[in-house]
Amino acid sequence: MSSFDHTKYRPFEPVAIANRTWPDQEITKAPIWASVDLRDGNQALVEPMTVEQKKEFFKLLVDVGFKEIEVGFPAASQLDFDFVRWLIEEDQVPNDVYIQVLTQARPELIERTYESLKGAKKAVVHVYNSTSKTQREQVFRLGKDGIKDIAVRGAQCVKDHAAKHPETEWVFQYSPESFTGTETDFAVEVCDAVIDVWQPTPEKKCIINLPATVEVATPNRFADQIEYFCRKVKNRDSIIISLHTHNDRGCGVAAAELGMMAGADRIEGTLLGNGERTGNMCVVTMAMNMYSQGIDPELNFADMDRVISVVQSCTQLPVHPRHAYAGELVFTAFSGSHQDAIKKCLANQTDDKPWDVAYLPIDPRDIGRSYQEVIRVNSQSGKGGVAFALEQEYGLALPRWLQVELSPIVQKLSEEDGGVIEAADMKRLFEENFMTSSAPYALGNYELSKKDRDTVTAELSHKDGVISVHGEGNGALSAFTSALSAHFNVRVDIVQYQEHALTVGSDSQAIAYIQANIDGERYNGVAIDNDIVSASIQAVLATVNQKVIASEQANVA
Ligand SMILES: CC(=O)SCCNC(=O)CCNC(=O)[C@H](O)C(C)(C)COP(=O)(O)OP(=O)(O)OC[C@H]1O[C@@H](n2cnc3c(N)ncnc32)[C@H](O)[C@@H]1OP(=O)(O)O
Ligand SMILES: CC(C)C(=O)C(=O)O
Repeated sequence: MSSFDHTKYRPFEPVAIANRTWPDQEITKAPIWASVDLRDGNQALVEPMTVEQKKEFFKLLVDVGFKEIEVGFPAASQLDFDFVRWLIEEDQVPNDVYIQVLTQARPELIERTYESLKGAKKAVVHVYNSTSKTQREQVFRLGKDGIKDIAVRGAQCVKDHAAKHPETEWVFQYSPESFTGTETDFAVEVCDAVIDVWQPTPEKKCIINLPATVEVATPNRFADQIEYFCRKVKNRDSIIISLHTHNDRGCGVAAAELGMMAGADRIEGTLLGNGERTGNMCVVTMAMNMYSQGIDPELNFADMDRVISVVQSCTQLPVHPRHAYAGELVFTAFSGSHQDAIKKCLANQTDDKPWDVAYLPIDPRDIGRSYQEVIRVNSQSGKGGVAFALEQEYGLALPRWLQVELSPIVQKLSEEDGGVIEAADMKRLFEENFMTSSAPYALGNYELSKKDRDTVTAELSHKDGVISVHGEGNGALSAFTSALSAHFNVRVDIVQYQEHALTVGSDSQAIAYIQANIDGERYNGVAIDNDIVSASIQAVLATVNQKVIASEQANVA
């Protein structure tokens, strides 16, 4: 029995704002970032973090570059209290980092909060109460004045305790919790009242944090609320407007971005988006979005794998393989046309040019990923992907005509196996099909001489013994080709030829790729040798060997 019925819901009532300006704004610099991993992230976990996990997470946040870190709700749990004490007593907080703690606007909780902060060098005391209509009416059962009174008394209490500890550099933060569900004029009224208590100045600002505690509308509506609030709130030059968005509609990052365009200075969020319900907005995504636009995000995600590893081990939550920027598969292309485009663009990309690679919004190497994982080959892949993998892994720069020949062979295997084909398997198929210069005939000693024309005399060993072949031509390859033509009584024409030095493995080796037409059919041969002439003639021999095998099989049939 489903109760699925959209008529029981009401649409969001947007704030009436005239001449909004945020749609024309651009994000041009990083916000003040504040991590709430150790508080909002932590309060949403099945198993909240242990002190040891919080320590490891805190170190990561500092290393990434956060200067404001909400470390817990010390009045709520002994564990959070102890963690704050450890940070202070063990001098774990760098001089330029503010630790932030959250408390309800209740005197006994505020008092306990200050106890936890004794001796801190710098701290943000974050006090909140809900201002939304729903909570006013159903949770607090108070009118607007009663709610404003909780905020004002909380703000006063915060200020009074701070005055007793002038050795700490205090910053006050107030959140009208459930801001998105609050009439914006009322949110302004409550925040103005708090500002009246704190009396911030441009030199000593306070933080007003506007949370989308629950995301209830499209991000443009949130941006309207922020622009409206910024226009109306008093002493705008003395407050830092902070945003704290959640992801209930899947738009936490978008809301924060549009909110910044609408005037916000500071952004709260978590690494990889852990948090209540569908999570807080993901700082990694928002920072990397800036990075991909050429803006310094002032957070460093060069070691993304460490971020993932610490977040996963502390939260016990997996990171989705398609998570923006961080997921295991986000830089991987399986489909043929994407692989082809990526391979071509990467070949053009140099360090002195702006990044311009199809399907890759950022260079995976920037966050510690390699190009190896960019292209993975399965049954959806094409020749570009196979060629890319062989070049990346083994330095084999297959000519296009050979890519065309190898691709269906790999495709067949991936269809049979049903999954990803590793580079080692592609190399095996490549060797089995084209590097066929050792059987049934293998090159032994050979002698080249040049008079009017080039001549070659070569020994070919076979399971039944050694034979000698002799030929002439314009160049060693042509002479060897005519020697084989004469001996095997076939017509051999070289259709394609390419060679290059091998850059992976031994740097003194060369590889030759040959396509030959033998009695009207095309064969592809490849050989590697220290000497390029030797590699070339072995590549021709590889094609003739394939023809010999094909003829023997035809005779048997
Ligand atoms: C959106 C957010 O994420 S806000 C942060 C939420 N995080 C947490 O709550 C995690 C930590 N909290 C806790 O462990 C507990 O809530 C504690 C220990 C802080 C307090 O516990 P309790 O004293 O049992 O109170 P409880 O949290 O149930 O709060 C309910 C009471 O506080 C009042 N209250 C709730 N929030 C606030 C607030 N921000 N300011 C003032 N009063 C508040 C409620 O109206 C209610 O009052 P009532 O008892 O008179 O009906
Ligand atoms: C305390 C506030 C900022 C909060 O966590 C929320 O509203 O989500």
